[in-house]
Amino acid sequence: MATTDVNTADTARAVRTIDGVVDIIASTAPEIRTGLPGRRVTAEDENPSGETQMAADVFADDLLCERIGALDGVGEYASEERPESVDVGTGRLSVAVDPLDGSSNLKPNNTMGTIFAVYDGPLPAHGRDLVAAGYVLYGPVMTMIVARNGTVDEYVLHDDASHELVREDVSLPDEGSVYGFGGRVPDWTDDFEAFAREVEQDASRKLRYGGSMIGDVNQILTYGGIFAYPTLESAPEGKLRVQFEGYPIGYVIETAGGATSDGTKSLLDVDKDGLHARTPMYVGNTELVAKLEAALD
Ligand SMILES: O=P(O)(O)OC[C@H]1O[C@](O)(COP(=O)(O)O)[C@@H](O)[C@@H]1O
Ligand SMILES: [Mg+2]
Ligand SMILES: [Mg+2]
Repeated sequence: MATTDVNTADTARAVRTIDGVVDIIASTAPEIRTGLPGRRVTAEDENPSGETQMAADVFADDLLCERIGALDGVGEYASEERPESVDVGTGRLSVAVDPLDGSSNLKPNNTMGTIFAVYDGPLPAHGRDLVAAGYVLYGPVMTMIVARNGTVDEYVLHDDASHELVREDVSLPDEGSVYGFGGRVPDWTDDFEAFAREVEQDASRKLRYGGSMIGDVNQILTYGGIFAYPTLESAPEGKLRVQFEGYPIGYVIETAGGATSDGTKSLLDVDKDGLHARTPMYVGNTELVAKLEAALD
């Protein structure tokens, strides 16, 4: 279980700020989506991870920085798209955002998301400092998952910027039926490949992989199973980033009763080695993540 929740964030101001962040994410998502059609092109710069930015990444980041930065109670804002965090106020909470997760899916018009993490403390923060986290999924329907106060809720987002609670206390189904593993197969380690082959052999499971972590993780939250973006031979830390992807998804999945790992321990216990540090990610049903850890041991 994630150990920190709003009850330990200790002030009414913090609770209001967390609610404010959730409201901003919900009300900005329709605008981000509306702004996508003209922004399926690359921007001029690379992001701090050395990846080509899409115009949409920059657009979504600017909108979120301006709005979240104006919220009372937020001290720092950071995103995957800017090298340093920005001091935006005097509050003790920090907000870290992956403005568009899976933006390489823009060209083929596949699914994408927006991830947010609210930490009680300065950035880079630790996974155990999280007080809320969640994501928007831009699918056929816009949905938002929010983990706070020890529970996970699902909302449908409407174009008029309102949001509607559609599922309370979301938890991973016991019998996981899907799996999705990222990275090039020849770049997987032998131990991970052996684990993947074992998962594939189970007739009750099928492959679901779209290449956007949020889309792939939301399938795990819906159907149960396991998602991995593993250690690669060419990249021992994998691809995904701790502050913007690993910690918040770890918080959501563990709050929903699942398990997460970097290969040896919970994603929430990974060291916070710099703002843009990466981590291998394995998330899903407890039994499958335990098998994975045993396989990599
Ligand atoms: O196609 P690749 O290079 O394996 O990467 C896929 C992974 O990269 C990501 O797109 C990285 O996130 P960003 O799009 O936010 O950079 C994940 O959503 C996805 O799991
Ligand atoms: Mg991402
Ligand atoms: Mg991104």
